Amino acid sequence: MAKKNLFIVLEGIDGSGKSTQTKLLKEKLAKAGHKLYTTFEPTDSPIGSLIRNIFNRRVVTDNRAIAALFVADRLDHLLNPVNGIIKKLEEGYTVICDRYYFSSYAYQSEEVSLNWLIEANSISQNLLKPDVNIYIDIDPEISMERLNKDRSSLEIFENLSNLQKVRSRYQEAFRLLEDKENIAFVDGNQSVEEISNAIFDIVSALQNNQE
Ligand SMILES: Nc1ncnc2c1ncn2[C@@H]1O[C@H](COP(=O)(O)OP(=O)(O)OP(=O)(O)O)[C@@H](O)[C@H]1O
Ligand SMILES: Cc1cn([C@H]2C[C@H](O)[C@@H](COP(=O)(O)O)O2)c(=O)[nH]c1=O
Repeated sequence: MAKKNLFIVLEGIDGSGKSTQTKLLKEKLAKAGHKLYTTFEPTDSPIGSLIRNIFNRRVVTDNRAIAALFVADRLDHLLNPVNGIIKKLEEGYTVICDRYYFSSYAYQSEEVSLNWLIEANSISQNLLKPDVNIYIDIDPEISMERLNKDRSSLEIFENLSNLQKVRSRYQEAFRLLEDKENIAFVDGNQSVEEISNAIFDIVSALQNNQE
């Protein structure tokens, strides 16, 4: 039977290991016969590039404008006629996305209300809910250690006290939306291989349920 293609989202605070795990999951799913497309937010579109310039401190704006830019970046990410996620799914790709709307709920809800963020992202939610949101849960002190080792400069959200707040806001958003979203939790303090196996088990179970 043909594999059903999936939309899989990886979430977590900065340095939780999303990029590492995206790459490993892509390899494993490709071996299992999936056609794979990996992507990320903020995107590399003009809207996503503007967001990255704000995070690199090259452009200055207000946090409410950043929240709105993410709404626009996500809609383009979904609907772009050339390389949008919806098009990729229609073409039979399994799509793995590094961050999606739960990132906005966790990162932007200090300055903008969570209810506003959920409402502002409702078009994306209605267009495409992830088959699963996989949250890599890591101690912010460990992720900061990794980022300090890995990066020559840090972005505006990448400091310990902010990552602690972001982690608790993720938890708040998951509690609020647990009946509406498929959310799976993975312990991000484990080795790369253990995390990769846990994620693959979650995705395999999903695949088996849908066959
Ligand atoms: N389980 C792990 N144990 C130890 N180090 C890890 C683990 N997973 C990832 N790393 C390392 O931690 C650093 C951050 O990992 P990675 O870039 O995958 O995180 P990320 O969540 O994508 O980060 P960001 O959100 O900031 O882009 C990298 O140097 C990576 O090699
Ligand atoms: C999608 C999304 C992302 N962010 C923030 C979170 C990170 O600090 C940066 C860049 O992401 P990366 O994974 O480290 O490359 O973007 C955000 O604030 N809101 C969002 O919706």
